[in-house]
Amino acid sequence: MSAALGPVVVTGAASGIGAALAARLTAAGRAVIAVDIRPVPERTGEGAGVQRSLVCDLADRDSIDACLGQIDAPLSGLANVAGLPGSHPADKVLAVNFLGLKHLTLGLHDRLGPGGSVVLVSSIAAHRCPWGEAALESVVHADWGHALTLGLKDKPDGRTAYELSKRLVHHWLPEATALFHAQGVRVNCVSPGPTETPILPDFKTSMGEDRIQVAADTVGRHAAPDEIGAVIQFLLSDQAGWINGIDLPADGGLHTLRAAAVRRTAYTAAGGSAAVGTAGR
Ligand SMILES: NC(=O)c1ccc[n+]([C@@H]2O[C@H](COP(=O)([O-])OP(=O)(O)OC[C@H]3O[C@@H](n4cnc5c(N)ncnc54)[C@H](O)[C@@H]3O)[C@@H](O)[C@H]2O)c1
Repeated sequence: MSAALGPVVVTGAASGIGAALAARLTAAGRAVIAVDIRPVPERTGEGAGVQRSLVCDLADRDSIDACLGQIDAPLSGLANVAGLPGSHPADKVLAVNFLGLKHLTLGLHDRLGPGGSVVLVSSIAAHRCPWGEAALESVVHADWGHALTLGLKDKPDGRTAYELSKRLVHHWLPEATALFHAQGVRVNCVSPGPTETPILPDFKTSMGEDRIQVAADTVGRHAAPDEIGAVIQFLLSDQAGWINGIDLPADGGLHTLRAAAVRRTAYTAAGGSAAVGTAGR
């Protein structure tokens, strides 16, 4: 990749998935610019740490603009990992998880060149958002202030705002892909299922302990942050050079396993055998 010499911007690098990703990238010899509301240890000498830590509030346009002023071209990648759970106020959740992500990504558009890669982090929770295409479209195309007004018009609680914010990331993906495609940069999305990070207790509060437990019961456990970091690292790499414009659910098979269970239950209720793997033999 021609942009390979440039650093990768990683938002949310102070904790959880973003920290795991930053550690992976630096271990692989790639320079990382951390963007987070909290400072991230910078590398000194041969030690661990990111090349540069920029403290930025992704809920605040001015803070993002000030941060953009400190990032030089060329970059080889951008991973938008930072996020707030639904235990926070709805306006902050919408701002950090979608508006700030979009503003930063568009602001770095001209600093990524051919061979570059952008990853947006959403969530499997996006699919619980009931908003229709037209309503999503109106928010995605609005400026920051208007988008916030539209997103808050039904007075969503934090959880509803979280699901909407993540759905908006999915909805924006095609437009972002087309925009960056023109300059040879790929854009993909990663949607994690429950992952063992400091955010998980907040999810248990805002989404319900039962829902999170069902996920662990179905799959066997929650993801480790490094497992999600590995997926993002792959999408940032040349190995993923022909993958563009997709949402990759990283849920350990949760969605498919639950669908299989529902299908099996329906088959049994209809008088079929409950045995797995015997159909058609
Ligand atoms: N952990 C999960 O179960 C899970 C599941 C699905 C999706 N996700 C998504 O993965 C991403 C990473 O989450 P995580 O689990 O690593 O959580 P985390 O809390 O460990 O990390 C989130 C990071 O975002 C940063 N951040 C929060 N508000 C910010 C702001 N205003 N400005 C700048 N940075 C800010 C935090 O400082 C932190 O470093 C989030 O987008 C989250 O929605 C997580």
